[in-house]
Amino acid sequence: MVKPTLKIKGFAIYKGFLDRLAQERLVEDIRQVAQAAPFVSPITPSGQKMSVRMTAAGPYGWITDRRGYRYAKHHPNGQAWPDMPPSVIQIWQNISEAARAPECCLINYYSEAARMGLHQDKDEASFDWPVVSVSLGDEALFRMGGETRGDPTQSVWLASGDVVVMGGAARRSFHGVDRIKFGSSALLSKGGRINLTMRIVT
Ligand SMILES: O=C(O)CCC(=O)C(=O)O
Ligand SMILES: [Fe+2]
Repeated sequence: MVKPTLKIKGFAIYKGFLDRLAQERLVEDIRQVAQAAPFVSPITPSGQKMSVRMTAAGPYGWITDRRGYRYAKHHPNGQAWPDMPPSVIQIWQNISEAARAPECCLINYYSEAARMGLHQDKDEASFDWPVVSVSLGDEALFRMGGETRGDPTQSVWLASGDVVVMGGAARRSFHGVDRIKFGSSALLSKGGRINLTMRIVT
C-alpha cells in the first residue's frame, strides 16, 4: 500500500496521488454523472442554502433539506443516482484497505465563494470505514480538527490530484474548507473545485 505524504491530526494526506491524465479522466466521468444527476444547491435543516453544489453517484447519495441530513437512494428529482464510475472505485481500492466497496460518492462543487463549515461526517451507520476524499481543480484550504468542535485545528492547502483519507481516530474529526484559491488550476474550464468523497454508509 502507498504511504501518505504527510499525516496531520490523523488525516492521511497523499499529495499528487493522481496525475494529470487521471484527473482529466475523472473529471470527464464526473461530467457524465452530473449530466444524469444534476448538481443541486442543498438547503440545511435550518433553512440555509449551502454554498457548495452537490450531486452523487453509487447506491446512495447524501442529501439535506428541511427534513434533515441523510443518505438517500434517489436524487431530489426522484431518480436513482448514476453508477459510481470505475475510475472512482479504483481510487478507493488503491488507497483505502477497506474490505467493502464504497456505497456513495458525494460530489461537491465549489465556485469562487463557496466554503464548507467545520463538521463531522456522521450520517453513516458505522465509523469503522474510512472516508476517501479527492481534490480536483482549484486549491482549497482544508481545516482539520479533533473530535470536539473546540479542539485546535491545523490547515493544509489541497491541490488537484491530492487525496485525503479520514480513517481511524480522524474518522470522527471535525473538518471543513475555509476557502478556494479561484483560478489556481486549469483543470476545470470554468474554474472552481470538485471534491469527491467515497463512503460506506450502511
Ligand atoms: O471538500 C472537501 O475537501 C471536504 C468535503 C467534506 O468534508 C464533505 O463532503 O463532507
Ligand atoms: Fe466532511
